[in-house]
Amino acid sequence: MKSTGLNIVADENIPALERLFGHLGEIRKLPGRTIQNSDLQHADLLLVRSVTRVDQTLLEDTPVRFVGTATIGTDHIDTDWLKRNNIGFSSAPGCNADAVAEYVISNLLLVAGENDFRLTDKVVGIVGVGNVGRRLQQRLAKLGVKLLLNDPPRADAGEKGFVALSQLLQQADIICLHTPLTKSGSHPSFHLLNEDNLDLIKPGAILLNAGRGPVIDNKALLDWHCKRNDVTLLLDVWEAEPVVDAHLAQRVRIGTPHIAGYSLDGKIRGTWMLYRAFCLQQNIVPQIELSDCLAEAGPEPEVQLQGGETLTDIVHAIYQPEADFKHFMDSLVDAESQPLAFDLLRKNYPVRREFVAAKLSGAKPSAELAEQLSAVGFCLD
Ligand SMILES: NC(=O)c1ccc[n+]([C@@H]2O[C@H](COP(=O)([O-])OP(=O)(O)OC[C@H]3O[C@@H](n4cnc5c(N)ncnc54)[C@H](O)[C@@H]3O)[C@@H](O)[C@H]2O)c1
Ligand SMILES: O=C(O)[C@H](O)[C@H](O)COP(=O)(O)O
Repeated sequence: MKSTGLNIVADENIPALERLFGHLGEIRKLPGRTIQNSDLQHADLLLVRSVTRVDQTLLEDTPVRFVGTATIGTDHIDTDWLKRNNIGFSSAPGCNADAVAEYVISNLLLVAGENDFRLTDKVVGIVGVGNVGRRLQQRLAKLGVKLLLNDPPRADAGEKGFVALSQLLQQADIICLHTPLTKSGSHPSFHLLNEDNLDLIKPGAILLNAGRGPVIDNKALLDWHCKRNDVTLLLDVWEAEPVVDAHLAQRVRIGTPHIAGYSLDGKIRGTWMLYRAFCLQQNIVPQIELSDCLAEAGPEPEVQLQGGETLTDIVHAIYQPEADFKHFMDSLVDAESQPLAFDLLRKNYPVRREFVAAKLSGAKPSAELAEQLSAVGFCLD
């Protein structure tokens, strides 16, 4: 493959494309859901997000030699086929893990405030303790929250400290799902929560899914929740995206259109990881640093402390899920346009920065608050 003058086809929703790939060739941007084989007849390089199914049908008889997905998840990619056909591949592991952890913390603080409990009085169960789950684990542990962890692949590898899913479902007050979507292997996650085990969940628990929609059998969840509305549902992902089951959506406390990982920092990091992987594969010296791209991402959010703020106030000054929830619920009103509206909410998602980018000024936080802020990822100088 040539090192310059490449033909690049890319999902139009990948940020910093020109900045990172512009010097390597010509970029043709297309809506991710419609990229098809005929679009790739002259493409050397294909850059996608999670909505493009990358398989034999898409790539056969095209000159594509490298595929990058600017996402953590890879369930939309037939990686075996790519390997068999000697096509280079990179995903962006961990790119938006901080964003998801922050989404979760923000949601949990919202529900805690509404129901007058402290996270430190609850047991949080994390299912899938990889890049996302680990960051959540670290932040919650630093806050002093008790944790239960479930990750059979890591347990199989001899790591300690995990419990069975059934134990976690029975004992956790808050359950957070962060597994990849898999349908084969030793521990498939498809319909991991289903009609056989949903009832193990404690009365009054909170169930959050920011992994992939089909990890919960959504039909079973809807039926079960009609009898168990004591459980608070927080759903960022849906089984048949972009189609959302409106009946299920009506039952959630917070529902969002698969944006848990949508910090600008996380998205740009994803593009940059592909750039770096591609350069490495092609023996090209990368010319652009992640920090260059982030510096151009726009102003860092400022939070002027007056004194007396709580952790929740400051977290919600950076990310409050309520606005996303409102737009999401509005998008359900017309069933016919709902799938398109789901995609548009994602395409036009407002700039959201990670906690680490926030500039805190004004009144000095108490030592206790400073510790909590630093635990969840704020940078205090
Ligand atoms: N909602 C969003 O915006 C968003 C953003 C980022 C990632 N995701 C999803 O979250 C998933 C997890 O991301 P990650 O970066 O932590 O991935 P990762 O690969 O780093 O970690 C996944 C962890 O899940 C574990 N796991 C696999 N199968 C399991 C099972 N059946 N039960 C319990 N644990 C299991 C793995 O051993 C691993 O430790 C991604 O694959 C992606 O689908 C969603
Ligand atoms: O897998 C991921 O990284 C996330 O689910 C990511 O937020 C997906 O975003 P999309 O590619 O659908 O824009």
